[in-house]
Amino acid sequence: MTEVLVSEKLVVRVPCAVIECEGKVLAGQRSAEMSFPLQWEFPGGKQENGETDEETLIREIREELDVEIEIFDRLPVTIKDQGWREIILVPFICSLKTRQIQLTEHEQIQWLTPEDLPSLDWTEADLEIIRNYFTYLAAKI
Ligand SMILES: Nc1nc2c([nH]c(=O)n2[C@H]2C[C@H](O)[C@@H](COP(=O)(O)OP(=O)(O)OP(=O)(O)O)O2)c(=O)[nH]1
Repeated sequence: MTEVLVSEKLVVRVPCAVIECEGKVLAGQRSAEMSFPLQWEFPGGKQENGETDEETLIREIREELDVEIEIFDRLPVTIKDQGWREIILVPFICSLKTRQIQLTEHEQIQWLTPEDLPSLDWTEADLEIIRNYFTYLAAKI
């Protein structure tokens, strides 16, 4: 795990996936036992030593959803300052290379149209990711 102490603060890098499929986007609900319990997130996880962002994401998505993804774009980095720790979220736009999702960590997943994304209770940092995703979609039109 790449955790660096900067001025007494832990910095954690977390690549995460905005997975698109047939006009919808995958949202994952964190389990009740995790930090940010039952809040919604883009699947992903903490980077390990020596990994690129992309390698982390592909590994985490295999571990959490048991599927293969293709990464084709990225969104701006979003920083969540928790006081004692800084989480650097690195969001990528992805598609699915395999379809059979099997959950190993999340409570549940939902496929939502982009306009329905804000209806869920996202972690705070993810609200910024969603805003940046809307900007990304608007630029594509
Ligand atoms: N994967 C992912 N993590 C997110 C998002 N938004 C957000 O605040 N996080 C936070 C939750 C976790 O604290 C951290 C990701 O670490 P993780 O996926 O290994 O989760 P964890 O429960 O094991 O981590 P921890 O908080 O217990 O240290 O980033 C998101 O959209 N995706």
